[in-house]
Amino acid sequence: MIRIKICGLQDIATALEAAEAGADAIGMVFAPSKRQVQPTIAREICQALPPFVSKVGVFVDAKEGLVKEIVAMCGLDTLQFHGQETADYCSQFPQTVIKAFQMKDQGSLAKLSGFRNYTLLLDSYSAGQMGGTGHVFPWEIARKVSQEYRIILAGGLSTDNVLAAIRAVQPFAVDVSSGVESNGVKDSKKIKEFITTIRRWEYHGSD
Ligand SMILES: O=C(O)c1ccccc1NCC(=O)[C@H](O)[C@H](O)COP(=O)(O)O
Repeated sequence: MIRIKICGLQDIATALEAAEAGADAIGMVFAPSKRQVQPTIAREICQALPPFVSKVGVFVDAKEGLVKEIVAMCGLDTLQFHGQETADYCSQFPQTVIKAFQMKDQGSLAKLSGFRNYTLLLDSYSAGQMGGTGHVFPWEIARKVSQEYRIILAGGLSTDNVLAAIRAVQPFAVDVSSGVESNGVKDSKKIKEFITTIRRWEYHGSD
């Protein structure tokens, strides 16, 4: 079963709707972004979520003390690092770690080898943007490594292309942000459609 992460949640109601629709993980962005959430709000989201839904904090080159403070405050169980964080940096946290990499071309794969023990999120490269770009990258790059690493496929996914992406890459999980938004705001209907499309295909084998 493909795990599904919905990223960039900023309010309790939409996070609960995503969980109710069957999301396995909810991402909250603590880095500078139009989706950045204040830790006080993230804490309320985490407290409201039902059990067995992962609470993922997204960071970009944050000071370790700040990450630990936010983890303690919100009760995050998973950390997603989107910057130049090293394997040593990642290994100091007892939480589950996802290391994100931006895929520009085949050369981007060279950076992965130091992170064999981690789940890797493969995202699109876009100059000056660390995530949430809404752009797709060439999936054949991800396919090359999805047998060797536990891969979360991200970057420009939506209801329209997610099944093709899953067939092409065979990832452990998929991650979506822009593709379930309307006018830059998370859209519960789109979130539900995204999740239902994947589950229907898994259970009935139809698009
Ligand atoms: O979403 C952001 O604004 C963001 C900003 C800085 C670092 C990471 C960010 N998002 C991380 C995610 O996991 C996104 O879901 C992922 O990049 C895919 O986004 P999209 O292409 O919009 O589906």
